[in-house]
Amino acid sequence: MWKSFELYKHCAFKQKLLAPGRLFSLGRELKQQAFLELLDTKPTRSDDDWLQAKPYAEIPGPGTWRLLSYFLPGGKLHNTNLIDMNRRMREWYGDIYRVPGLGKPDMIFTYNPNDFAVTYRNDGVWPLRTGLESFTYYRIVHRPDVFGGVGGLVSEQGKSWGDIRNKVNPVLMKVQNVKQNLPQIDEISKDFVDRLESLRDPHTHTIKCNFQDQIKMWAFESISYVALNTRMGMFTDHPDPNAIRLAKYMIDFFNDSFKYDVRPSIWQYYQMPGFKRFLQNYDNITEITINYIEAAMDRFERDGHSDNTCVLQQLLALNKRVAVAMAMDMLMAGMDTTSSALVTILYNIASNPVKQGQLRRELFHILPKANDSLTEENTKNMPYLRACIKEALRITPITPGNFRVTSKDLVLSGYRVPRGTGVLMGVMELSNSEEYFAKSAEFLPERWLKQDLDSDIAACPEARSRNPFVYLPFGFGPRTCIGKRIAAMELETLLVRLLRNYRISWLGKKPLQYESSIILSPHGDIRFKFEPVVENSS
Ligand code: HEM
Repeated sequence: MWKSFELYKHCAFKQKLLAPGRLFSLGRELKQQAFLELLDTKPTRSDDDWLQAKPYAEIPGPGTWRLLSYFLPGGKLHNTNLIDMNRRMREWYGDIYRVPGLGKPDMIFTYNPNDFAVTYRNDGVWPLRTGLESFTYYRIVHRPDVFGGVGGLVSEQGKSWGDIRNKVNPVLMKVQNVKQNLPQIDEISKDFVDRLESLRDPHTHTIKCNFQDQIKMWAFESISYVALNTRMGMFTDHPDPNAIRLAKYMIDFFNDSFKYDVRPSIWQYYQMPGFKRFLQNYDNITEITINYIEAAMDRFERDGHSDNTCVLQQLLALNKRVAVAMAMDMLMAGMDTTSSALVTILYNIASNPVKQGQLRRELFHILPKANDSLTEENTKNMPYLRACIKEALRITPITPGNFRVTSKDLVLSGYRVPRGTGVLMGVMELSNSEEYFAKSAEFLPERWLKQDLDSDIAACPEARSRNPFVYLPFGFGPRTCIGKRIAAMELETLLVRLLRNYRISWLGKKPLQYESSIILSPHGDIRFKFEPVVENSS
């Protein structure tokens, strides 16, 4: 018994909760059932599987000092990005390794799909995914006056997460509810294409500005429409100045969150000036979001009751505080993710002209005339486009690893892993491995097709893994991405418009490069060529 108790000393969760002098801990979350149970450090299992498993302490991995030495100047991992860091650690330690939490829960990195299955299947109804602690701190500790204890989906855990999620699931996940936004999302995509055309050099077919920045504005305009029922006018000559500020604050938020939530930081003990500026940035986002929501509420009241109530109206009907937190979550979680995905998908299609030609044939069926509108009806049947999206996100899932904190004692890869430990599931490594996807280096949308589409588009499902856990670009289970249907609609709409109008090729000197922060973001030399498509040709 004592021996097994020793194992639990490794549970950094407990250490964290007891750390002296910490300005903010998971104390609030302790009120929640799941975390209360985690504090009880006695093992809950005595079955054979558990008893025969190897002790937690035997999981390979660096100790605290060795880990720190890797990151110091001259260290083996100094200045490496997250992806390279994980790859090298996997080479050194194998398919499962343990990284000390340094004040956070220890983290297990696993590249074994059986571990993914065990982790997800033991998630329960309230899966734990901690991470953005600054988010929780801001809402719960710093601005209770605004949020009144509502942390929102990204930060809540346990029952309070479940209560919000149950309420907002029908609003954001129901297909019909999402699809009611299609006409406006299509308008936004048309405006984007008009904007692109105005920036396009008709001789070189290149655009005279940073494409990635433009795509971020498209993602911002689209998600703002869904979350705030407001057109920001980012592609007009005079966008709303508050919208420009909000978009900038969002970009800063993303960068700062990586600094304070992912990298080691001491803000929980001492708030340095940079962190105070980060809180100010949160305040700015909150203030502008609330102003937009209040303006929308006035509009709803003026315009009277409508049967087709929009997402924001439905969220407001639940509770104004939930609506504010959810709108902010949507803006924060739905801008960089969707824009990075769009560039990734476009890059893969642009680099594969034969597949692009096949795709365009499908798009000509959907939009015989370029200016036709996209409707629920004509977007129902786009199997090749959907396969291209899936395939690009297989090669580069925007979130290359999925994360959970275990709420039960688990056996992973033959080791005992106590509840309260972080588990990072390295899904991108598996979705790019020959073991699970034949010809894994190739862009092969056909692997996702259910049936042949044409004489020259043969379905190839045997090139796809039968294991559902090796391809999860939107996560899994009750805590899966709540915006996945919205993201899919936005991506499909703009891709139809772009590829229906232009033959697109990649001009970058190297393959598309990424920087890894909270997500993978394309960066560096991002240049495409946009040649207008001759009508009725592919
Ligand atoms: C291609 C674009 C996107 C990708 C690849 C993506 C991916 C993800 C992933 C992997 C998760 C974690 C799921 C899990 O732990 O099982 C997540 C969570 C989340 N996503 Fe997305 N996402 C995208 C777009 C969006 C959009 C447009 C929204 C806005 C509605 C959004 C809102 C959220 C929220 C609020 C969560 C937290 C859900 C919760 O904890 O209950 N995402 N996303």
